[in-house]
Amino acid sequence: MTTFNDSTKTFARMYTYDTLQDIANYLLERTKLRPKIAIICGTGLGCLAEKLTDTDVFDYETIPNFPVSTVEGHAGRLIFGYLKGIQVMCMQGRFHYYEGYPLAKCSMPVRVMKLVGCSHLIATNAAGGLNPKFKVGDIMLMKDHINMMGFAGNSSLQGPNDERFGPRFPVMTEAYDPRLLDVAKKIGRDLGIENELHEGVYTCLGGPNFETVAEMKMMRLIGVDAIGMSTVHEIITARHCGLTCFAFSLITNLCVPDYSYKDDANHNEIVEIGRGKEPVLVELVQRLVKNIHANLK
Ligand SMILES: O=P(O)(O)O[C@@H]1C[C@H](O)[C@@H](CO)O1
Ligand code: HPA
Repeated sequence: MTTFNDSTKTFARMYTYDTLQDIANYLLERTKLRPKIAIICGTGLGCLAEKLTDTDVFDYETIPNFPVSTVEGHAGRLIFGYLKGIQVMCMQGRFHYYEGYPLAKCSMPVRVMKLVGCSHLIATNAAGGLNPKFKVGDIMLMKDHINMMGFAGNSSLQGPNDERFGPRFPVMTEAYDPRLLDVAKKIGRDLGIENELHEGVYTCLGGPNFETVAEMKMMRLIGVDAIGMSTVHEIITARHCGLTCFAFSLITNLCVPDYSYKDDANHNEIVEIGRGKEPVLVELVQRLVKNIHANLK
């Protein structure tokens, strides 16, 4: 298996189909599980992975050519296991652009999920609530995203396209599966949390700084409901290789476009909000996984 480091300029070229297939094979040779559903745990949302039983756990540093998580609140483990009896694979910790990883590297695990045999991705994140109706602790089901980093010419799909993953110019009009969105809304009603459940548009900024007031104002104007630093490039990579996607944001702080607002975002508080919402988030994801599993072809 080839190895390489972060200083490689032609990064997108290095995670070739064969290299990613090697990573998938490495995992498949070490677990008997064959999950169809993959989950990415956002900041403070690693509790989802803690619910898995009969697990095979891979620390990122033990997987050949895998990056390592450097952010507090991201454990850095790939876990295969059962969520209420259904096989899943779970990234407990993701990779962010601000950690110094190119977007292709941040999203590379999504292609590994595909090569392992997954057909569905559930991505979660912590995000700042820009929509004035949102409160801290609410959940925003992602119905769409605005690819701000893409506007600046930065994409996880940059570089040579390998048709074995997907087409050169993938469509993004139904990036977030409408059926799963409806299922999640119904689960929200069943759980009695419809008042804290919203649908909305997410955007990913490069970070690691939080937004200025002027930036928040601009993003509100263009239709953003929640601001984060992940997920968009993962979903683009996932849709490119044909995964069905569902994603939600936990609103961990408010983005208030007002110079007199003093309650600034704070990473430690963001991690804590995630931990505090564990029961409802776990229930939502478990029920969603059950529904996806029941509808697998
Ligand atoms: O991995 P996610 O998108 O959940 O992480 C968010 C964005 C930053 O990494 C961090 C800020 O506290 O949380
Ligand atoms: N902005 C960007 N990313 C975030 C935020 C925010 O306010 N909260 C959690 N992740």
